[in-house]
Amino acid sequence: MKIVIGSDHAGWALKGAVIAHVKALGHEVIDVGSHDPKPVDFPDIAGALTSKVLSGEAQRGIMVCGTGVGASIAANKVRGIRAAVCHDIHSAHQSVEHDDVNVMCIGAQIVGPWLANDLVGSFLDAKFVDNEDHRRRVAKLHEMDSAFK
Ligand SMILES: O=C(CO)[C@H](O)[C@H](O)[C@H](O)COP(=O)(O)O
Repeated sequence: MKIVIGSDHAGWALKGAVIAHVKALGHEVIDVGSHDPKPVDFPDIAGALTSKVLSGEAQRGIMVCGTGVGASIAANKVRGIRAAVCHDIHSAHQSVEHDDVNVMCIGAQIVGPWLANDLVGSFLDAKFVDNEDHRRRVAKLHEMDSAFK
């Protein structure tokens, strides 16, 4: 897959490790920055990252900020994006299998590079389980995108 990866300054160092791991897993990477540790606002990076997912240029996104929280709030403002903070392995794959999550957010102040890489591996290995319940719930998320935005 092609994976778009971004971070703010708080996630910049961990982003480097995540990019190396994603490439080692055989995926292509689009790096939307930040490209240095200078302060940058996470909504700006989330905007660049989610546009690559929505355009189809990337199949999934991974964003790293301090906690993962700001990144997920910002990404979820974008219609068509289903973002989740995942700091445990079960959420990292179940969020894709059940909720068709297309952007995973990680907090560099919460997890270290080893756990981050395991989370990323679980997220990228996971596939949406296309059954009636999951389809109906994801369809309702799409309806909420239109109803509330
Ligand atoms: O964690 C974050 C948002 O949930 C972001 O990384 C913030 O920018 C984080 O709070 C960093 O804060 P800073 O004081 O600007 O470094």
